[in-house]
Amino acid sequence: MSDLLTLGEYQAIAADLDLPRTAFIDGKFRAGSGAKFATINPATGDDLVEISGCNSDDVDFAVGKAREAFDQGGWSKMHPSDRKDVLIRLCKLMTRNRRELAVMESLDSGKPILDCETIDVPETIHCIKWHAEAVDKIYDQTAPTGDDSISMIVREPIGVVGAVLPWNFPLMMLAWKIGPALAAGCSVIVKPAEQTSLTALRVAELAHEAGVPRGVLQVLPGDGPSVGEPLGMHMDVDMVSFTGSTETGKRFLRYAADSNLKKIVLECGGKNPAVVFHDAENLDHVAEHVVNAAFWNAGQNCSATSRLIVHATVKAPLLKRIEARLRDWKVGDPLDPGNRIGALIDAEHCNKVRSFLNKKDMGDGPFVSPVIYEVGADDSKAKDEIFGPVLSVIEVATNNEAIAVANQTEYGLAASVFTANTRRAIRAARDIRAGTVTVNCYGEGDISTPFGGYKQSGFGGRDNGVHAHDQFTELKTIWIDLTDPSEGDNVG
Ligand SMILES: NC(=O)C1=CN([C@@H]2O[C@H](COP(=O)(O)OP(=O)(O)OC[C@H]3O[C@@H](n4cnc5c(N)ncnc54)[C@H](O)[C@@H]3O)[C@@H](O)[C@H]2O)C=CC1
Ligand code: BAL
Repeated sequence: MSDLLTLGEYQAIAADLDLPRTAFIDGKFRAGSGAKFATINPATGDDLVEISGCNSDDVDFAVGKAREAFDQGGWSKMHPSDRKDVLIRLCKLMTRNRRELAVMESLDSGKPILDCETIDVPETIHCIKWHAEAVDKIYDQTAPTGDDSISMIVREPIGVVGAVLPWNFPLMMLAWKIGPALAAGCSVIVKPAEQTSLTALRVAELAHEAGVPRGVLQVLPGDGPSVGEPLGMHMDVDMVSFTGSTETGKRFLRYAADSNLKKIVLECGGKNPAVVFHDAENLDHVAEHVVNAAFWNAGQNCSATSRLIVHATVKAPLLKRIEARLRDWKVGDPLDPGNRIGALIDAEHCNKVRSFLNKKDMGDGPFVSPVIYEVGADDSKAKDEIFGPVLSVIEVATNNEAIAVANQTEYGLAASVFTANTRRAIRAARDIRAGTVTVNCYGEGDISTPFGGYKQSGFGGRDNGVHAHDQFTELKTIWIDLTDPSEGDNVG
C-alpha cells in the first residue's frame, strides 16, 4: 500500500503509455482484417485508442500458426523445466512493468488503481508463476493391471486452446487461462473482451520477449461474433476455456456440438449468498467480509456476494455495521488511489445495473454508489445477476430456511457462511450447492484451490489448482504387454 503513487503520478504514467493497437499473431503485432473499434476509458467516456479488430480470417490464420507451433513441438515438447523457466522470465518482465500494466488495466476497465496495484497485477503474476513452478513436479501414473502388463496413464497437452475472456478481471482471467494452458504445453489463442483488450496484448508481447515461441500465445481482439464464434466453431481448436455470462457460455456448448466436439470449460455467473446464522461471532468481522464480498470491483464479480441471507435476530446490528463500513468506500476516478469503487465498464452495463435500482439511487454517468435493499427471496434483485454494487438482504427465521433460500437460485458458484458452531458450518457448507463455500470469511480460495460452479455457474472443469492444469491436458493410456511370446520355449 505504501508503494502506491499519487493521482498526479498515475495520470503522468497514463499520459505516457504506449497502448497496443493491433492483434498479436505469430510473434508480432499485426493488423486484423476485421472492423476497427475504439477501446474506451469507462471513467471518462473518451477513446483510449482505436484497435484494429479481427475476424474469422484472422482466426483461421492464428489457428494455423498455433497448430504449426504445437506440432513442431518447440513448446509442447519442451522439457517442463525449460517451459517453467520461460514462464518465470515472463513473470519477471511483468513485475518489471507492473506499474504500466496496473495503469493500463485501470484505464481500460475502470477498476480502481488501488485494486490493480495490490490485487490484479500481483495475483496475475502469482498465478502464472504458480503454474510454471508446478509443471515440473507433476507425475504421471501407472495402473494396477497385473504382472503381465504395464499400463502408463500419461497426460499430454490438449493442443490448440481458445481462451475467451470477460472484461471484469482482464489480467487475472487471462492468467487463470494461460497460466495452466501454457505450462501444460498448449498453444493458446486469447480473445479478450472487446471492452478490455489492452493488457492481454501487452502480456503477449512480454511473453514473446521472455521466449514463448511464435504462435504459442496469440491475442485476437474483436467482438463475440467476429472472433469468439469462429474460435468456438473452428474444426482445429481442441478446447475453449470461457469466462463470462451463462448465456454466452451456453453458445460455446452449441458451437462445440456443431463443429468438432471440442472440449468446453465454462466459468459463468453467480448469485452468491452470504448466510449469517443467529450465532455468528463478531459482527464487525462479518460486516467487513460482506462489504468486501459485495462491493469489490463494484460488484462486477462472478463470485460477488449479492445476497445477504441473515437471521432476524442479527439483521439490524449487522446492517448497521455494514453501512458504517461502507462510508470508507469512496467512489470515483479509478486513478485516484483513495477510491475503492471505480467506473462500471460501459453505458450498456450501467443501464442494466440501474434498471435494478430505486429511482433515488440511480444517478447518472459511469459511477454507481453501493446500495443495499431489503427484499423478499422472490424479488428480481434476489434472483438476477445484477453484476453491480447492489446487495440484496433477505431476512430468515430459521437455519433450514436460510439454506433453502441460499439454494433458491439457478446458479451455484460461491457462498459463505458465518456461525460460531462448527457442526452447523460444515453442515451448511455441505448443503449449499456451490463450487466454493467459505466459512467465517469471504473469498475465492487461492491459486491452489479449484474455482468453478455448480448448476448454471459452470461446466466442464475448474480454474486454478492442479485441476486447472489437468483440464488443459488429455489423458492417454499406454498399455504394454510384458508377456514373452517365446517364454514357453525358455530360449534367449
Ligand atoms: N465472470 C462472469 O461471471 C461474468 C459475467 N458477466 C455477466 O454477463 C453480462 C453481460 O456481459 P457481457 O460482456 O456481454 O458478457 P459475455 O458473456 O457476452 O462476454 C464474455 C466474452 O464472450 C464473448 N462473446 C460474447 N458474445 C459471444 C458470441 N456470440 N460468441 C462467442 N463469444 C462471445 C465476449 O466478446 C467476451 O469476450 C454482465 O452484465 C454480467 O451479468 C459478464 C462478464 C463476466
Ligand atoms: N472473480 C473471478 C472470475 C470472474 O469474476 O469473472
